[in-house]
Amino acid sequence: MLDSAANARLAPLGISTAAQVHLNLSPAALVEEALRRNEGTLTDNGALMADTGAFTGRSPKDRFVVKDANTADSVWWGDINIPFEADKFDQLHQKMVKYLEDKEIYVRDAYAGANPDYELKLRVVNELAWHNLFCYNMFLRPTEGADTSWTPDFSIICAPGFEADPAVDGTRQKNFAILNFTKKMILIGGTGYAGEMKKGIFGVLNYLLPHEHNTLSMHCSANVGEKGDTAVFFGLSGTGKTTLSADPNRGLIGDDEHGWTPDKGIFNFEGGCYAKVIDLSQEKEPQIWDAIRFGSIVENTRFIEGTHTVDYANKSVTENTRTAYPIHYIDNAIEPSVADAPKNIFFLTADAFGVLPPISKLDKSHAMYHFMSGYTAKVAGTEMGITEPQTTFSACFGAVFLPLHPTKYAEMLGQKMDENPDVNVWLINTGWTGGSYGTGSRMKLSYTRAMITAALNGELDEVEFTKHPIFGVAVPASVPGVPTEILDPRNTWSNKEEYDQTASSLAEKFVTNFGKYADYANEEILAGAPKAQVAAGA
Ligand SMILES: Nc1ncnc2c1ncn2[C@@H]1O[C@H](COP(=O)(O)OP(=O)(O)O)[C@@H](O)[C@H]1O
Ligand SMILES: C=C(OP(=O)(O)O)C(=O)O
Ligand SMILES: [Mn+2]
Repeated sequence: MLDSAANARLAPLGISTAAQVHLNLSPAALVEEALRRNEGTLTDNGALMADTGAFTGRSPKDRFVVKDANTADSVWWGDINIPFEADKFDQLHQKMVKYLEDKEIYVRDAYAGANPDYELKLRVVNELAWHNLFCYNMFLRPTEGADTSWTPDFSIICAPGFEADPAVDGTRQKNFAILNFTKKMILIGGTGYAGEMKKGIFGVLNYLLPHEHNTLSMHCSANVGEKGDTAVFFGLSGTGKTTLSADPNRGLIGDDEHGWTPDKGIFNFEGGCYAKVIDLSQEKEPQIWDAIRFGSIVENTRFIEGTHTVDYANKSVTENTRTAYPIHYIDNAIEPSVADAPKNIFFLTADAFGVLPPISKLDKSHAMYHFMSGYTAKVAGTEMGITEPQTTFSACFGAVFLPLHPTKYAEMLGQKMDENPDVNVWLINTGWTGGSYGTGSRMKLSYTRAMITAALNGELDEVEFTKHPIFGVAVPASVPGVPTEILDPRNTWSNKEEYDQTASSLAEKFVTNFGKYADYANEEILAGAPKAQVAAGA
């Protein structure tokens, strides 16, 4: 039998029995629980180290959205939002409840959305104590003593040890993450990757905010300068959102998910950061380094042999090693995490072809074109022996998280740009220079930081710009603190012809990809397209 506090929270989720319910435990209590249950180990900096199991990243092919009367016409169905039957959802839900019946469970009241007008009240049910700590860190924490016995706007049940039977449950394989907008519930099973929970709620807000609140949701990080000037950094995974938003000279608003309201500026959805720690160094990323301490989690890392010191260079589990910490573990984080409408918008791309300039300025056409394109390149793990970069076009720099058609978000961004005509839009290549992946090298983080700082401080206002011959974006002639010769990517290639060919072939990929939006594209957006044919025929 559950006590009344637990029962009030769990009965609406169909849960009436559990071995024990741990409700809203403190971080220290959750760390103790995780250690007691052998879910993890303590590192010598005080963080809890845990493994996510077979899944060390999200599994987009196993992410479903329940298709019913509520969503049939509003959600954009296709290879991203994979439809799931409502009956099958209910069946899985019941099975999960049954699975949890004899388990200790960790329940948490939290919320998402740092602007009270857009707050989403959450309830999370976890099989794992460390997952519940992840939710404490990553979602917003109710104020001390607040009554959180609310009816949630959305709930998550996350049971990594529960596996679906694809033959009867309607899943693709044993793991799944399913969003149900009618039941207001997310079910996650068969995977221990904690990011599924935060990205699940991101998916929910990506539906509700544009659809019901005329608010643009964005896969971006954000920070703000002393003068209140906000910057947002859009980018797919690994392009630098988290790293570049942690800037000792600017207040951190958030590292991954934000909303832009019709009148009140931007707000973070989350209460924490989820930073990659592969090859993390104190010298290059001091703020993230210092955030790894008691209360933080490190995922899928290993110790230096014979010590409890994390070996950030160790990729034996995955390249996607992570840390999750509450946002105030970053010194100059701003709470509540809200700020004015952005003055500068950065699109981050990790271009493995070494073609795009490390910094360029976009007019509205180029901005809309690049936003719809969402180009980056994923580089496969070197241990697989793959040397070819994998080109990715992910609309709005986050297509996998968007329940609505990408044009909905793009239209809203276009409207915001019209309403804020002074906003600057920059394209930053945090990827390769001096040749493609394999021949060139990754852009130095210190240079990328210097370029962003210069853009933010207005130091590029008086600089001369030239148009990139193929992409048409405006490339500055100089940037303080950055060697001039790297600003034009062609300079950095020893073989210029090869650069031109690679650039043309990337331009063609852009054009081919944009074919998807033929119905939507208008003259203004197409003016931002690269000159693929011209270059190819030259
Ligand atoms: N020039 C660069 N700009 C940004 N990040 C870089 C750069 N060079 C290397 N990196 C590394 O790339 C990774 C970027 O990851 P992260 O900031 O977590 O991306 P995101 O938050 O967009 O998923 C970090 O591990 C960072 O150290
Ligand atoms: C948590 C994630 O976000 P990002 O890599 O963009 O930080 C993810 O994509 O799993
Ligand atoms: Mn990130």
